[in-house]
Amino acid sequence: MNKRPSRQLFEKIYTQLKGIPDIWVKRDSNLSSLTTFKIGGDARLWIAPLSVDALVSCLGLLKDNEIDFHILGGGSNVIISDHGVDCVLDTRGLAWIKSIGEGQYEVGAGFSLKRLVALSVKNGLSGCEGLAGIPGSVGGAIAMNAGGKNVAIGDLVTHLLIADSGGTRWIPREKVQFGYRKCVIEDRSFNSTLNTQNSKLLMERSFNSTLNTQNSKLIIAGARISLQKSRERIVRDYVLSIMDRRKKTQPLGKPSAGCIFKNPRSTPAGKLIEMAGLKGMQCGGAAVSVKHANFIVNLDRARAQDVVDLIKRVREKVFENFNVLLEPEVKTMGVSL
Ligand SMILES: NC(=O)C1=CN([C@@H]2O[C@H](COP(=O)(O)OP(=O)(O)OC[C@H]3O[C@@H](n4cnc5c(N)ncnc54)[C@H](OP(=O)(O)O)[C@@H]3O)[C@@H](O)[C@H]2O)C=CC1
Ligand SMILES: C=C(O[C@H]1[C@H](O)[C@@H](CO)O[C@H](OP(=O)(O)OP(=O)(O)OC[C@H]2O[C@@H](n3ccc(=O)[nH]c3=O)[C@H](O)[C@@H]2O)[C@@H]1NC(C)=O)C(=O)O
Repeated sequence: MNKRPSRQLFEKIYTQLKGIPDIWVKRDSNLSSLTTFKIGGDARLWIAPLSVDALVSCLGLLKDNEIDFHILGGGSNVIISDHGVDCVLDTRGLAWIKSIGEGQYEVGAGFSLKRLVALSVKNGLSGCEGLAGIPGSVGGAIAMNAGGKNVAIGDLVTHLLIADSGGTRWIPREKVQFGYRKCVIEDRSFNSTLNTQNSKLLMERSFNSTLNTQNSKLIIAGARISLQKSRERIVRDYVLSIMDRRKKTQPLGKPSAGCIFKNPRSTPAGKLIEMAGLKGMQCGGAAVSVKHANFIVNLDRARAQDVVDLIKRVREKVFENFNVLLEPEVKTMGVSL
């Protein structure tokens, strides 16, 4: 465990960051409103680069000063500690999109999935309808290959724009393996101290997987995606049907982080949790949704600790009942599950 950086060091970095063009930076900035759970304490340093150049400069500065940080996208899949965290790099300023051919777009990590789906409807482009209603950013979605029943965002990606303190580079799709809630990037140019083979960087969004640690943090800065020409009405109808199903089956009106657990191969997590009789179970202000058991909702000013306690209890109960250990899909900052 690293020593917490001193306030003086943070002041120094804050001043230096202020000197980099196209960066927003704040001290002691509350994070709860940046998450769909509406939970979380302050970031001692909140940094939002507005361009890829600014992102790289910022990563260099953080690396030189050995400051560890968390990456925040749309905040839709994260539990942030009630006590806050040291440093958050918010990617939502990287929200550009540009057309690079018919149905082909270059899109920044911070661009929201909602806007991507809206743009595909407007232009009669098919491919991302299944992402309708999924919150979060393109970068966050790619990092965990988010998706629904028939599509995951990895299916649309042709290239990834990767950034670290050394710069950026485009990685072709062939060098990226997407799986269920998983994105594995093969990047020979990245000088990872964590990887013994030095040829493969794992960005598996899996429980306990923290290969993205200090000084070797790899960030998805953007992507090129490919959609197919269709007709506006057809794309719109498909999007509406997906949204409709989501509204019927998911507690969208309440703050949450979507599904808490990945689906085990055997049986969907929601079904297991319901069969264990856990719908409605509460810890403090957090509750297992009665509408969809794989959602935990912030019922009444829940704290991160309430959610963590509830996750632990649900895992224990499901294990006791079915001998299945549920694996969290949700990510954490400053707390452990
Ligand atoms: N199917 C559904 O209905 C739902 C799906 N989700 C999916 O979860 C995804 C989470 O996205 P979002 O809200 O933007 O992410 P978050 O802000 O919730 O970040 C979650 C984690 O994703 C990683 N991450 C985010 N952005 C990047 C990036 N640019 N590069 C590398 N890693 C990144 C970080 O992991 P680390 O700390 O390990 O680096 C971070 O802790 C959403 O896009 C959404 O699709 C969420 C809710 C519901
Ligand atoms: C919400 C998320 O993604 C969702 C995504 O929105 C939907 C729709 O495509 O499909 C997945 O949910 P899911 O597997 O729970 O899908 P659902 O169709 O709602 O449920 C699967 C099965 O479980 C049953 N089910 C679900 C919830 C419940 O309380 N009880 C129950 O019995 C349903 O009846 C169904 O037979 C993704 N979840 C995971 C962990 O893969 C997320 O990642 O955060």
